[in-house]
Amino acid sequence: MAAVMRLVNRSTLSSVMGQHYAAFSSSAKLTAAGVNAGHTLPDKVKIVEVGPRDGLQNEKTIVPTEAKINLIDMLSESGLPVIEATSFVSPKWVPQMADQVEVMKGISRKPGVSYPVLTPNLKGFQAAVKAGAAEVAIFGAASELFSKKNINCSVDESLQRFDEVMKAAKEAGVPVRGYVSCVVGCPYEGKVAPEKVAHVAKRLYSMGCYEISLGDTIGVGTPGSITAMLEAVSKEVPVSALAVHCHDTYGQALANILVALQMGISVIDSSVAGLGGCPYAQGASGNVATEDVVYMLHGLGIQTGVDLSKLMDAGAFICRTLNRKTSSKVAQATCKL
Ligand SMILES: CC(C)(COP(=O)([O-])OP(=O)([O-])OC[C@H]1O[C@@H](n2cnc3c(N)ncnc32)[C@H](O)[C@@H]1OP(=O)([O-])[O-])[C@@H](O)C(=O)NCCC(=O)NCCSC(=O)C[C@@](C)(O)CC(=O)[O-]
Repeated sequence: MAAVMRLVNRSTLSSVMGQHYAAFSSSAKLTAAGVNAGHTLPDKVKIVEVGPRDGLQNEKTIVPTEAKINLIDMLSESGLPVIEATSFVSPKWVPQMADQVEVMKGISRKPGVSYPVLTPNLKGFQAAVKAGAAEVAIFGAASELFSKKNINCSVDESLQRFDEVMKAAKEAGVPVRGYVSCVVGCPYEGKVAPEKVAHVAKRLYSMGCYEISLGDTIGVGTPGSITAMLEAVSKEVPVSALAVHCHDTYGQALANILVALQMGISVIDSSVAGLGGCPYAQGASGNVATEDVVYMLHGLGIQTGVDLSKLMDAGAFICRTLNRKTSSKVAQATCKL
């Protein structure tokens, strides 16, 4: 497996990322239908904070468990309604998440806050429930090669595995969120057709996922390509059950989120301090920073329930721990570093 992962070396990756620039900057123009989709902006948005999981999973140096717990507790205090805490994946694949049980046991769960975890298969689901997870997420992809590199199976095989997880989750009364990765582009296959995304999203929704998070894993989307993708997906899954998960590699994330809001989506994934990246999508930068999303939403008069100052304290804490500058423009501007 390590050999498969090594297939895409650094130089290939940088050339692939270069091609993305050419391929994706010329994507479809924003259509009038997309901008004026007949929706007004939502009054309220649910932010799904993915920093402790998506943000940290790619860190090379193992982050102390105590720091992860402290980060999650600080995020809970900021008023975020959902904090993705960790993942129950193989420690051989993602060593940074190997302390998932300790993290789940160590956090102070705030009433009203949900702490979902990633579960790629039944083994992960069972371990998650044993560790006290009350909500899980399954994660598929719209691209065959990404699926293979990320979870070592084809898209169809992954859906079979997820079916098993869904059955067990239904029996246990555990709600399941579904992710679709590479909704615009794939680091190995290039552009991804909106219809492929719609197909996987529909399958996850039909299985019983209560929400489908659409991941621009390598952050190549623009308002044009995101609109085209959302138009296709929303024919198969109600907009009220959709979320967007935008990485900010090309600096398009906030614009893409705005387009999603205009199309009626009111669930946004983001990562404190803009941490993150997928270990199987190297070269891609972190998620859009939660601080920047909150700032934009509040500026639009949209409620989030998040205290921006407390959120920035959490961002400053994790940046100090990682000895890293924040990627949040808002934190940089307000010197909460
Ligand atoms: C899915 C597997 C496990 C398949 O990995 P595999 O090697 O095909 O699994 P297997 O069933 O053949 O088992 C091999 C070994 O893994 C163990 N194993 C099997 N399952 C588990 C489990 N759940 N937890 C712990 N251990 C597990 C199993 O017990 C066995 O152990 P061994 O006998 O060798 O000691 C592997 O590929 C994996 O862990 N992948 C990690 C994927 C990952 O975490 N990627 C990052 C998250 S996705 C993402 O970031 C994108 C997202 C969601 O943010 C959205 C976006 O931005 O697009």
